[in-house]
Amino acid sequence: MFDYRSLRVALLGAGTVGAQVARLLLEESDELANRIGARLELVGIAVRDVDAPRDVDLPRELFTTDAERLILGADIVVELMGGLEPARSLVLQAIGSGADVVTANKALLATHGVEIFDLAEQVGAQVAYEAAVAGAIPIIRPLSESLAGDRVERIVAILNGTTNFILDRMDSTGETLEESLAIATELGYAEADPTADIEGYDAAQKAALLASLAFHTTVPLDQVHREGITTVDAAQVDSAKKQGYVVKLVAVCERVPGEDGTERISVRTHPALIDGRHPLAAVHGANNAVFVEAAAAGQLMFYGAGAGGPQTASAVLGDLVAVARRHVVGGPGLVASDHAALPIVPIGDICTSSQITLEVADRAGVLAEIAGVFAANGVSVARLEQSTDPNTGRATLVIGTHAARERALADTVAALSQSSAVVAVASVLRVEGTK
Ligand SMILES: NC(=O)C1=CN([C@@H]2O[C@H](COP(=O)(O)OP(=O)(O)OC[C@H]3O[C@@H](n4cnc5c(N)ncnc54)[C@H](O)[C@@H]3O)[C@@H](O)[C@H]2O)C=CC1
Ligand SMILES: N[C@@H](CC=O)C(=O)O
Ligand code: NA
Repeated sequence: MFDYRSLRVALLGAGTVGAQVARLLLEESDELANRIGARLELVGIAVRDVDAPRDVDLPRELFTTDAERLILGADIVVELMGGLEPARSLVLQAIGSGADVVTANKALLATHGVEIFDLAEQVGAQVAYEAAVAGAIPIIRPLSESLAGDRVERIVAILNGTTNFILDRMDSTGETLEESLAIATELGYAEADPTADIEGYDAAQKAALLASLAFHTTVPLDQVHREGITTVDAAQVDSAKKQGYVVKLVAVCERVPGEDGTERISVRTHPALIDGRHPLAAVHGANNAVFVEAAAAGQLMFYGAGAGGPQTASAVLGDLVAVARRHVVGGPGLVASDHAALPIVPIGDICTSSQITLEVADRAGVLAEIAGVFAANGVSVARLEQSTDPNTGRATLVIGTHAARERALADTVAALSQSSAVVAVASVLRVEGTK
């Protein structure tokens, strides 16, 4: 074996992902050294509890609870603790002391990315985060390097494995959200606080990171419109299926030119109906997919495991090898490209198509009343289907709209819920992926 120089790697966290990264670093040590031209020496692993049970058998002497001390003298710090603090302070400390950083922490980067990337640029350090978006799927590097010469128009993506797993199981097994979330947590897909998954925070953080890269614009997290899946119930999933749709939690990042032609973008995450024939409809379990439309490249789809320990560790190792190679061959790291600084359009101002399901009274004049509400708000109806339950006599109307401004749609739904013709607004879901 060639006598390579060593690069000191400090690992912060040995949970679902960290333990797999440690395992691969130890098991693949020789092969990685050959690929890099330097040996990655795992100098320690910071954890909360040194004696906590772990899925992977790792040498006990590597563990410490003193993360700050572990970082001192490291060439590369791999942050897999999650959360904002102490992750932020430790990452800043690592960069400040001359180390490069690899992280899977989208919450950290979407919240404190500007501070972290600015410091890295000042000191010439690298921050790599392929694992932070869509787990094992290569998407950060494709957007920042492979598509750097193209113009990304739109991204529609499934970015959260846990919610995709849950919606899929609600569809295929009829399980409740709570039942399938418990399984996703057991399998290591969910965040430490799964509210981040089911309320859409995790997908919103990832959408902010993708949109920043795609549109060369810093996207603050508080400007990403976010809705989770807690409002989605089995009836909606079932009814979507009958109409040839699937319900998915999607992230949409798109250019929405202003009326005067100004460049603007929209970044949002919410449940949506996806046409059963769209490639995103076939994304099952904890898989993710990123559907990119670029001016020259056309349509591209990146697909694979969006969560899971070994899968996410693959992306972390890829970053580690890339970062370590620069120690060997030199050269600058990637610099954030945010020169476009495009304005982000508030959700009320964008146009979307929706499907509205209403429980209505089965009497004369109902259709006219409902059509009147749509017309009064300037929302154009594209499709309307009525069915009547012979047992209850209650009629259901499923109304598909043409693209309409979100604000007008919200006013329409509010007026419908006040209308005497409407017994209940059963569901309002945007239709995405069809443009
Ligand atoms: N689990 C997954 O499938 C994926 C996770 N990620 C991200 O990877 C990161 C790690 O996720 P998991 O491995 O699932 O988390 P986890 O909760 O399983 O593991 C966290 C580890 O960090 C340690 N830790 C946490 N806070 C600490 C502190 N204050 N001091 C010392 N040690 C501390 C814990 O002891 C544990 O070893 C997160 O940022 C997560 O969002 C990204 C993609 C997929
Ligand atoms: N909790 C996340 C893990 C990966 O980022 C998910 O479910 O996608
Ligand atoms: Na990725």
